[in-house]
Amino acid sequence: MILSASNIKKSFKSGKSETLVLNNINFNVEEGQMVAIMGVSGSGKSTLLHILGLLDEPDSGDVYFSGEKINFTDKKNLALLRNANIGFVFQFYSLINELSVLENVLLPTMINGIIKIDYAKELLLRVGINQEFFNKRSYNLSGGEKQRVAIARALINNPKVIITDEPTSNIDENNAKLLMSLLRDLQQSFNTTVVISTHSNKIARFCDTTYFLSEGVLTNEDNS
Ligand SMILES: Nc1ncnc2c1ncn2[C@@H]1O[C@H](COP(=O)(O)OP(=O)(O)OP(=O)(O)O)[C@@H](O)[C@H]1O
Repeated sequence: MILSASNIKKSFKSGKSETLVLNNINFNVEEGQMVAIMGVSGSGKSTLLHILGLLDEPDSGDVYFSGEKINFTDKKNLALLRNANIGFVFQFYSLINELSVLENVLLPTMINGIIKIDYAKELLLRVGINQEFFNKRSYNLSGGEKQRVAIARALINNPKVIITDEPTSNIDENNAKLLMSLLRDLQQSFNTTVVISTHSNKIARFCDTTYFLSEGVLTNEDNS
């Protein structure tokens, strides 16, 4: 099992009230699988993805990466673990507008100091971004193109897992399907594990398993 979580609880306090968002969640994904987490707005998908992506600590419960229990208090080690093993693609592209397309893809490599320019170019071509875009500032790109650059950036350190939060919600249906086919294709050729949150059944159908998050409880369904 590449990534698993057991008995995860997470609540948020606002003033005197406290909302329990995740109530004893259990989650498993095997290496090379693509899984969807579905749920209505506010059901806690992003909260769960932040925990699975080792960005946030649960109130209780454990997360395991490659069988190893995560120690959320060791922030330095957590950051290294994330940088080496997890790629992120978020809803609002999260590209840095002032940087070029190529520089955006290279960003995660700046942390470990191994700047892989040729590999970045190869990945950009692989996600369908042509050479003429490489040195353009990323704000010139369309939503779908930005998402493809974000995927190339997520892949640059050869992560074992890609965590993607509603990657298709700001692009039209046709581009959303193209993006999912691309993710599926990349996941199969790199044997990457992909965890994706979505509101859409159509998007979830591209995945091997679909989890449903509702009222803090997670259930799952095999899509084969
Ligand atoms: N940092 C926070 N502080 C307080 N409340 C939060 C915080 N993060 C999330 N919440 C609350 O937790 C609940 C779940 O939010 P979350 O963003 O995880 O849902 P979601 O399913 O991803 O929603 P969407 O589909 O709209 O992105 C919401 O009620 C939200 O307001």
